[in-house]
Amino acid sequence: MHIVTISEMKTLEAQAEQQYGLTSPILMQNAGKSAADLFEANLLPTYSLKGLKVLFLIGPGNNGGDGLVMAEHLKNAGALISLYHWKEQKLIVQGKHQQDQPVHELLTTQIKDADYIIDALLGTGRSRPLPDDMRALLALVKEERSRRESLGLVAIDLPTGLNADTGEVDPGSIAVDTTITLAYPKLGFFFFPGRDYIGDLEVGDIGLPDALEPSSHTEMITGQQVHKLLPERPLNSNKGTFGKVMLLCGSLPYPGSAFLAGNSAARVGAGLITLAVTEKMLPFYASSFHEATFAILPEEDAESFERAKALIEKLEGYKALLIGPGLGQSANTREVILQVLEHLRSLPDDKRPHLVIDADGLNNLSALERWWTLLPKDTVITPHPGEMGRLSEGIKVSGGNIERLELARKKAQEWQVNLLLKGSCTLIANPTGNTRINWWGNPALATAGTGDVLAGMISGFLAQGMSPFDAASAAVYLHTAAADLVNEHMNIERAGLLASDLLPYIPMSLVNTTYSEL
Ligand SMILES: NC(=O)C1=CN([C@@H]2O[C@H](COP(=O)(O)OP(=O)(O)OC[C@H]3O[C@@H](n4cnc5c(N)ncnc54)[C@H](OP(=O)(O)O)[C@@H]3O)[C@@H](O)[C@H]2O)[C@@H](O)CC1
Ligand SMILES: Nc1ncnc2c1ncn2[C@@H]1O[C@H](COP(=O)(O)OP(=O)(O)O)[C@@H](O)[C@H]1O
Ligand SMILES: [K+]
Repeated sequence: MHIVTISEMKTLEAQAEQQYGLTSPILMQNAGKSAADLFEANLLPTYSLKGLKVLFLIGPGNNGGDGLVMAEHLKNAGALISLYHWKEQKLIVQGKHQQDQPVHELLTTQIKDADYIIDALLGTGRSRPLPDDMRALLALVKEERSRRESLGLVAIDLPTGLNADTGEVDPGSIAVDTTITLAYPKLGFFFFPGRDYIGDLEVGDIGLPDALEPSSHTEMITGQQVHKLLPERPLNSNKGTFGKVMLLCGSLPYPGSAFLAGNSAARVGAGLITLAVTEKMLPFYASSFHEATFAILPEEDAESFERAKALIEKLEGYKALLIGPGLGQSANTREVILQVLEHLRSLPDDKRPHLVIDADGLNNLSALERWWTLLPKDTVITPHPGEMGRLSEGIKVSGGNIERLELARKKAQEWQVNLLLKGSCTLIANPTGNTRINWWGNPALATAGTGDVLAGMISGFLAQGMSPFDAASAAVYLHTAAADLVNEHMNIERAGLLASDLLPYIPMSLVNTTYSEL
């Protein structure tokens, strides 16, 4: 699904009017109806609209207009509607204009009485900091919510005061439970602090014709998209059908990495996993990962030439090669990587395994000038912000703010790689400038080893013939889906997940179509 900026959204709206006669009032009718439908769908089956007290905060522009249309639909379905027109300071309760008492007292009563408050104050047209009286109004709502958790908060298009392009927020903005955004998610939703204000994201249909495509090169990864990308599993298949993955991962201080990554590659369906390990390490892996096969390498103090040669000799027939998780850093290991890269570059496209470089693979490379010129075509690299900083001449890389987007786009083109920049909303940029962002965050994933799982999943998808950009996108989405499944099945929330807990839930994430509508 496209992600749009404010100006891309405005262009679409202008095109809708010019080319299809879809004027702003028509789109607004569609927007309000769609928001009402989504709101009702979310209530069911626990609550119904009959008798539900809903207070709308109405702003002076089209966002307020959307709110009025939505309110009318909810009223017709039996909800008890109050409208507060912020600019006019006018309160209407169930159709009656309230004039007997000072409006602020009446409004406070309405806020205390509401089951839901709908923020239809400002949307994409916010052009300056929020005025004091609007901040004060939102503060009242926030205060009530902190007193009464059952009060539901819903924003139309976006929470008021959030910058839809950058994710910056006004000090008066309040976090909502659900944002019903219109037509497409806005770029600022995917970056902090804005991300924390959105709550559950719903996308309303405003009736734009399918032929009107946004010019945006940024997409939100959706479940529907991922499930279409997943490799087919024909009945007439064998392990050779689903590709072999070789892993150059793990070392004495970090043995678990190769296990986690290799296991994850198998869990997304790759046909055969081979760990390239030294004899010293073999007993550990052989006893913990029964399904793996092994390429035995000389010990780490052997000549780099010998180590690289042993791996290269075994590589024929492999569809994917993962280098890096837990590998350790040393001049010798760097030399091994360089020789393997040289070999890969010398192979024709159809004979070359797809390459993923993660963690210490990247750390070893970042010590070299113009390291990216050493990579074979179509490489996937998967840095976290710290590794990204090391790869980019030591600059500080944000874990979640908007600057990471431009950086990732620029570097994917400059380095000609598929660049997966980790974070809560992980993003993937390809060499042609297309970007995909994962909406789903799960702080339970913030624990050692989960990155190894992700790298393994990407490699497993590559072995099955997915393109690098698709393999990375699918893996990122399913990685968070698997984490959510762990939370659900282990009855945990935001902490306590072990990276190895993800492993049995990866196959479940592949079939779980109910994970999300989006
Ligand atoms: N157009 C379409 O086809 C569709 C649009 N859609 C909907 O429209 C929304 C965008 O509508 P919009 O452009 O009217 O902007 P909106 O966010 O309502 O605010 C503008 C108003 O607020 C005012 N204002 C600005 N900043 C302010 C501030 N800090 N503090 C106080 N006031 C401020 C500004 O007045 P000003 O004082 O600047 O003259 C103006 O009156 C979009 O988010 C979506 O919900 C959907 O219906 C789908 C079709
Ligand atoms: N709050 C979060 N929400 C979603 N994903 C997260 C969050 N924190 C961490 N992750 C994910 O967990 C993984 C951690 O990877 P990484 O930092 O490389 O760890 P390690 O190298 O220890 O495996 C990344 O895929 C990252 O996107
Ligand atoms: K709003």
